Amino acid sequence: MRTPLGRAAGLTLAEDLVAPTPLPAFDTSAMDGYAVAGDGPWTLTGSARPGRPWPGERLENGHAVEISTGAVVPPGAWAVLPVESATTTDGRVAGPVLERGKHIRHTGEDTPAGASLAPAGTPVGPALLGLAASCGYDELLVRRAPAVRAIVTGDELAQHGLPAPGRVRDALGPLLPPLVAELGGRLDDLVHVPDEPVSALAKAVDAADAEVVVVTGSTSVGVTDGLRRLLAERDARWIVDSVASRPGHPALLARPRGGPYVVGLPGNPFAALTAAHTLLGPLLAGLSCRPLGALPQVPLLSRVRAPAGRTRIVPVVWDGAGVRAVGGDRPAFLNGAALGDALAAVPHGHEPGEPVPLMLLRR
Ligand SMILES: Nc1nc2c(c(=O)[nH]1)N[C@H]1C(S)=C(S)[C@@H](COP(=O)(O)OP(=O)(O)OC[C@H]3O[C@@H](n4cnc5c(N)ncnc54)[C@H](O)[C@@H]3O)O[C@H]1N2
Ligand code: MOO
Repeated sequence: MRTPLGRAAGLTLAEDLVAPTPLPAFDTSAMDGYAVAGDGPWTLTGSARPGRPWPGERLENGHAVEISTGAVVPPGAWAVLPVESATTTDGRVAGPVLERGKHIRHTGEDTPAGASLAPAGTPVGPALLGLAASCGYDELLVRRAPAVRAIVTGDELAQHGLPAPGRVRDALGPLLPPLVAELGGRLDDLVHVPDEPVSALAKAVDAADAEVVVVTGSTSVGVTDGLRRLLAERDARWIVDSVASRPGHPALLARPRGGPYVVGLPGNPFAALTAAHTLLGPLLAGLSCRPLGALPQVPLLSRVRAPAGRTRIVPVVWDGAGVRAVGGDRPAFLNGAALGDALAAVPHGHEPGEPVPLMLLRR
């Protein structure tokens, strides 16, 4: 779809962003000073201000015009002499002779017309919007963010204030909308459903008019955890059935026949966050045709033990040449993730200083 620049942030380019004109589009002064031709001193013959075309005449050798940063450089100019290096007396400018082209941004120096500046699949961020505007675009051809419905399950969840005994505050309701947006989706609606009756979850999943349904809680094997049973009843195709990670092992991805993708995030909040980054993020990227780049590999300076056969996921902060574990990363506790710069995937047998893949967190 074609979308005005003001509404394209966070979406994905559906075609290459191509420069329709060279950039800069004209020879531009990079300094406030004097455009000079030939060897100095120079006779001052006029001025060039930004936003106006140059009237046309060529600057003769021995002549100079006062020029502002961003103004069109007159043809014939050899260089721009910064005002700090110039002395002016009686309509004459003196200063060092600069190498040809100094302080001139030449037409097409940043990019020639027709060059591809960003491939289809690039997420539209602030810099890309600015680049598109610099090129003269008013709108972009983008892919719609996949529509997501979130279903937060749990009879024990409270929505406000200090919870009563036996109840816990819903941490995932507030966490999911910005997280889904950060991972490239559009959360159209978020509903809370009780564990009992189990038909409530089925109703909420079946009612979803979305490409992706995220269910939190209910991923385990307890009597109140109905998601796996529901998916079996719906003859779902399993794409991921549990993950060899800690936390987050009950996470799942499946697709009931003719239905949306269902992502099951474990109820423990930090486990849910890690599963969202490892399962939901890649799914949304695929649905938006965003290529998944290789994860950055950075030395983890702390000692973090992962159980045999499992990848441990821990929040980390930048620390000079590497990252350090923050702590506060038990499955139900979001303290480390709230302070972390990234999630690190730590394999069994990792030694301090060895690189680990990182998933970046936005704060
Ligand atoms: N027999 C087994 N039991 C469990 C296993 C297992 O392998 N075998 N895995 C454990 C792990 S690990 C996790 S994680 C949980 C996943 O359980 P569910 O996804 O079914 O989630 P719940 O049982 O509903 O809740 C687990 C835990 O998280 C709290 N919770 C749930 N939703 C929220 C929320 N929105 N905000 C805050 N806290 C939430 C809930 O109160 C529970 O304490 O299963 C283990 N059991
Ligand atoms: O693996 Mo659970 O997902 O530890 O919290």
